[in-house]
Amino acid sequence: MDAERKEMILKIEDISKKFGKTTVLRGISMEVKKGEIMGVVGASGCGKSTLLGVIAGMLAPDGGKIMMNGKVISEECNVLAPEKRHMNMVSQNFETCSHKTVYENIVSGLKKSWFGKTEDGELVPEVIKLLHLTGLEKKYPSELSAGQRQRTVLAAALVTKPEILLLDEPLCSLDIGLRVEMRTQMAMLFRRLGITVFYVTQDPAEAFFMADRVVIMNKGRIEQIDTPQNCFMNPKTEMAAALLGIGNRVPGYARVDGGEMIDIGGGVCRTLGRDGIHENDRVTVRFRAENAVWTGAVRRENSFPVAVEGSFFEGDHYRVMAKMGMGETVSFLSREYLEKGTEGYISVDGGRVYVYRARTAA
Ligand SMILES: Nc1ncnc2c1ncn2[C@@H]1O[C@H](COP(=O)(O)OP(=O)(O)OP(=O)(O)O)[C@@H](O)[C@H]1O
Repeated sequence: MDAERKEMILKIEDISKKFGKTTVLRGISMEVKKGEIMGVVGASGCGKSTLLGVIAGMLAPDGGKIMMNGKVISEECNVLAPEKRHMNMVSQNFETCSHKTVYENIVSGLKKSWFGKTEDGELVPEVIKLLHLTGLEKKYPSELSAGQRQRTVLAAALVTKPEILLLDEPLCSLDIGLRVEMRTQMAMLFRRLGITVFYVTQDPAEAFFMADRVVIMNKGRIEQIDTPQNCFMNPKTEMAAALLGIGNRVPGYARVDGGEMIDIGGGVCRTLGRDGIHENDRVTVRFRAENAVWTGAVRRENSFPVAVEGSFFEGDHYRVMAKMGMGETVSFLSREYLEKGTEGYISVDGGRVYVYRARTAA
């Protein structure tokens, strides 16, 4: 999207948050443009929900400042109440009103006025259809599945057309078919309405799909904030790579300055290289299973010997676990089932191998 030309809606400066003695958010800063969809990913407990709570005004930060449309909404004790923020949040512990029907739950937020304005509910029929709630309008929450209740809350948040919508794993209770369909529909709706969205998900693929930019969080900090394409092609830190699911991890030594050639067990691995890596540095290379192919007895470019430990059916292919030269377990995809103990080569796409300086000294 042409976010470059859009105006800024949110500016977050150096936000920190503690619960008791535990620091949960550290130095969080970012600027978000109107209509941007921000995907937030990170391991469980890294502070994603806390960040959303702070943005929504449900939690007061311990330090830092938040500005929305150029006005301070959070600074020290000066925290604007959630209902005055023109935001809506659907948290993981979402709640429906048990004595109201699905329809009544959905329209209940419309009477809330954002800065004196009452929403007219023009989106209600569309959102009911989009979230597959047609036919359930007269039911009460106790008659619904968890996924249907979650969609009711999501619908109630959407119909008010908030300026900023904060969604904490909004599709987690849905089956895979509905999940894929709904994320497509929602991504289109957000863009059509120009709503700015923070979308927390455990699934990097979902963040890539939905978002204009992805915020990769680790232990309360932002590890990387970038477009899905840049996050995918160049995770800036080894932790970002790990959080994006780039699971194969092999230690080695840089052969050259820049790290384009790495000695790993069984051969020399070509990589994308990285600034700041010097010859003989201890490094770690990471690559996706999808970027390594089984070549059997044939040794190709960027090939390494492996011994198969097990093959697991995944539909179109098998995911094979194998040991590399120095005993590291790696995984790759193979069209054929490979017996435990089979020896051969995998060839790794050097344009998809990421190298990082090792975190500790040798
Ligand atoms: N109200 C609270 N009181 C005390 N500690 C809390 C509170 N809320 C969250 N925490 C702690 O803060 C840390 C971050 O929690 P948070 O829910 O923000 O993580 P998360 O990244 O959203 O995790 P998940 O993906 O599992 O939902 C966790 O260690 C959690 O136990």
